[in-house]
Amino acid sequence: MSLTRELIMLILIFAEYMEILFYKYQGTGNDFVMIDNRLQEFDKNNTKLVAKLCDRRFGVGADGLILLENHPELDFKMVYYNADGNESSMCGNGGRCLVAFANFLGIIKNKASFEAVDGLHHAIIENDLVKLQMQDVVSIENNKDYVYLNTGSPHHVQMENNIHDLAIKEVGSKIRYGQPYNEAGTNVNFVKQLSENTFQVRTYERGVEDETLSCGTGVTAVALAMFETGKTKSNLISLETEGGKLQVSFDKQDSIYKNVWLIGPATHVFKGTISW
Ligand SMILES: N[C@@H](CCC[C@H](N)C(=O)O)C(=O)O
Repeated sequence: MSLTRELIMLILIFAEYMEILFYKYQGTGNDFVMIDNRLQEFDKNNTKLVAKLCDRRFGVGADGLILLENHPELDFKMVYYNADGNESSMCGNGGRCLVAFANFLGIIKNKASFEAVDGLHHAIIENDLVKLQMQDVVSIENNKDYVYLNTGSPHHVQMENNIHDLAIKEVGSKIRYGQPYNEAGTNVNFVKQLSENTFQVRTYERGVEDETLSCGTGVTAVALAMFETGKTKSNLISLETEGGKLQVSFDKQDSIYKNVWLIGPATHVFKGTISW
């Protein structure tokens, strides 16, 4: 066997056993595959690989996949993919889980500053909760039957008294693909008011194309929408999702929502390796 053929054989054998070390995290049931990509080893344009890792039967199973990468000035960078394998807009629960992951890796202690697709974020870990500062929200579209706003990701918010029995996947997908959102789509949140400052939320997520147990940018959108439409006077809102409880606090100054914080638990579930 020539040296070149031996080398090719070795590469093929090695390729058979390429392994990815991953960690699984969840924040109120919104679950993520986390990969430490500080050495830039992950194949970032491999949509099929990301989708397979997120597949609940053929892979690890998750609502999304997140890469933790180096940043020249900040603690780290967040790269977020939806379960369909495509890179997407901001993920609030994912951001909170990534802060917990960075703490586990020893990159940060109880404070973090990082870059995500929608810009700079600050975060604090306090009493087992991860508090993530979200972007200011300047524009809220208050329509007759729904509110539309972008909290890092686009969100349609509508009240629904029959929230328990609602077929979220069916009704949500019609709104997500319908007018005025079309192919680019939106996430869809159904909301029921439980008290002055407590709301139940169920979310259909774009890119998962199904209901998820919780959505961080979604509950943030709900909190701001409920204040904007006068359903609450409180600037500290409790959100009850299918996967647990979150809180959102904010200040409204001159019609701009500032100092917006998403607060909740973020938990390490397990770690493992995948061969491909
Ligand atoms: N689960 C997320 C939202 C993730 C992005 C969303 N699926 C989209 O594509 O807009 C969250 O916690 O915010």
